[in-house]
Amino acid sequence: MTTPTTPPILPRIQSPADLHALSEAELRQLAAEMREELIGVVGLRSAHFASNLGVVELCLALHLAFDFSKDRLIWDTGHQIYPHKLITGRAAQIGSIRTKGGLMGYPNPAESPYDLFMTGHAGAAPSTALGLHAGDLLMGRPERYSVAVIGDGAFPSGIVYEAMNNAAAKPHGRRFIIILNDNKMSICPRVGGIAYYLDKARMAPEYNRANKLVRKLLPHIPLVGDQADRLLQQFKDAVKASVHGGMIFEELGFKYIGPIDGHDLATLNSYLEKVKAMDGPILLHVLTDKGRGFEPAEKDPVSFHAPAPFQRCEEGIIPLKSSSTRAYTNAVSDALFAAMRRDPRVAVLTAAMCEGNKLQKIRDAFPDRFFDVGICEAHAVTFAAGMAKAGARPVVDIYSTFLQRGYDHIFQEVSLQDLPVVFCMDRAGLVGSDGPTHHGSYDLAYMRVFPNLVVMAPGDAKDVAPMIDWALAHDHPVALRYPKANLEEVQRDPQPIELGQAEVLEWETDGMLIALGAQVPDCLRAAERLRAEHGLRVGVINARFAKPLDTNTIVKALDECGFVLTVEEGCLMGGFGSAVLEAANDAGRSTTHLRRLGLPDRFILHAERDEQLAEVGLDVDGIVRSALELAQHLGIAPESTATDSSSARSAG
Ligand SMILES: Cc1ncc(C[n+]2csc(CCOP(=O)(O)OP(=O)(O)O)c2C)c(N)n1
Ligand SMILES: CC(=O)[C@@H](O)[C@H](O)COP(=O)(O)O
Ligand SMILES: [Mg+2]
Repeated sequence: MTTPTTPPILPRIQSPADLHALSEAELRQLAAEMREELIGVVGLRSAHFASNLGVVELCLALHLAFDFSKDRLIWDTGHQIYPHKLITGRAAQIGSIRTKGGLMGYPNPAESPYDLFMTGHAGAAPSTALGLHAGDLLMGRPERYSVAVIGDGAFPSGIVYEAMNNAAAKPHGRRFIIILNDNKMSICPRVGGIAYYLDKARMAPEYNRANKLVRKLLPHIPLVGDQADRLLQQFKDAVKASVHGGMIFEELGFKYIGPIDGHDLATLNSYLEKVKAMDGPILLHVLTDKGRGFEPAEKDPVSFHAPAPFQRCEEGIIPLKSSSTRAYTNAVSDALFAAMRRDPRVAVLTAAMCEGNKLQKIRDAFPDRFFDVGICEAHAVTFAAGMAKAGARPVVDIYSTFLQRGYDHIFQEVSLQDLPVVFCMDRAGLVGSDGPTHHGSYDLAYMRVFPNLVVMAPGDAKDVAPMIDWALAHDHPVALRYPKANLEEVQRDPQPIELGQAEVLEWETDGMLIALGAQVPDCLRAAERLRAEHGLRVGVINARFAKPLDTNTIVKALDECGFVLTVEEGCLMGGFGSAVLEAANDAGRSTTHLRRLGLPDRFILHAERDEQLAEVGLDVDGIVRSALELAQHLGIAPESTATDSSSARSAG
């Protein structure tokens, strides 16, 4: 990477309009400065990195060719939005990205009119951009272009083809442009038939060159044996590739252009100008390098997708933070690995999140039973249903937020057929700096409505493997949720997992905390504080199941305890606490002494996970506060102790 020697340009770029005054050399300098800023960000904290390095030139070229104060630009997923933020008036704040109160790591319309949608899920950009164009036509703004930039990893998502199908029905596809940013990578190397096809299209220019050469040379070379076979095969491949390049897209009604070099500003500019003059829909295939301009990231784009913070040094990088703690994700992966060794029917599916779900060991040890289906969550669920019907034991290992993409298939192909598919719903609850697009807030509410489906959550480390084993032995669908958090262990001899059975950890009668999932250890700490600081004897139940509920234990708590507080890291509406309320109502019990603690009916912005938990009252302080307020309200604790709690604030 070159270090600029002339006065910096980036601070002068207050809006994309300022780019037009720059010479080609100045634009190149700006690109280098932008990359320096990106490196600065990962020196501070974990952030999306390699994808951002890869789109610097593309971002500049797009803002030069279009006027996105009027035209429309949607970056698919949005994790590669940093260069766009840098040139749309937010360069000075880039150091705050992904922190509480700072810039969001994804597009955010609250930050800038250049960010049209808040996004973080992959694949939706073409549909959104097409909708914008249709809306603009309807509202009398036919001159506006609509541009979707989508990566090759996201490109196989089914919704992309739904958009393309619709775009071919003109006129709303007329000024609609899809830029396919092909860097040969998803988070890990992209997989599947579309990847093969893009590889072929990628090769077309080279084959074209080879084709020409072969045509020129053939008549002059006396060829025999292997040599002749090889050259003839090359010739055939050349013809095939030159015909194939982008043909699928043409057949779908798109004008396919490319592939072109996505790091050459002049090439990008000239193609974008051409594309603007054409009648769409258009697919411009752009080749970029993930990690471009920073050698370690170019060499290892997987590790540099969203690396832990690091600083540069002569040898490459120095990691600034090493994490040695084990997370729920690791424990689940280990338990799955053990189950796969025992049972040849067990298969593990991921929708392009092998690294995030820590499945590398499984991928390498069991290549025949590991399926990366790409960013195609709906397919993953349905494919798992097919496998289960055939007798296998598929596990869909998936982030809670991304499983939302497969919702209808959970209903129709899994629950309705009562098939033994196991859903490992990772990142359930608050995820920290990714923010509202990635929180796993809704799975309890959206999963517990389905007949046949069991919904459970480990209360600590000791619950994880037994729950996985139990789920795999159960002949019906099971969903298991766990957060993006380090494991904790409650010192006890855990009771075995039994369908719909909670585990009573401490039975006390002033109050009862019924926790579902990883808040169990915090509830024990809160109970301890309530006793030590406020003289309240409060018990704790590890609920384990959101469905079926342990109704007997819940009703007993309602009957015997002064108050009952449910605790869950999921949306309050329709979640575990709601299920407890329903159970109480069904059992004819009063619920005046029952309260629910969970995620409120609003989006929780990006921040550290601990900050988010504190914000919604799901940390120890918050649990103590909620329990105390309830106890005081019911006259179980004297009012005067209300202010004793150092943290007394109103609970989420
Ligand atoms: C629906 C959905 N599934 C999974 C993800 C996780 N994810 C984020 S970026 C990414 C890779 C995207 O690859 P690509 O679109 O090619 O972008 P690149 O990072 O290569 O620029 C994945 C799998 C997501 N954001 N949304
Ligand atoms: C952009 C995207 O969706 C992923 O890169 C996501 O940020 C990964 O989150 P984790 O860091 O929790 O794996
Ligand atoms: Mg990619």
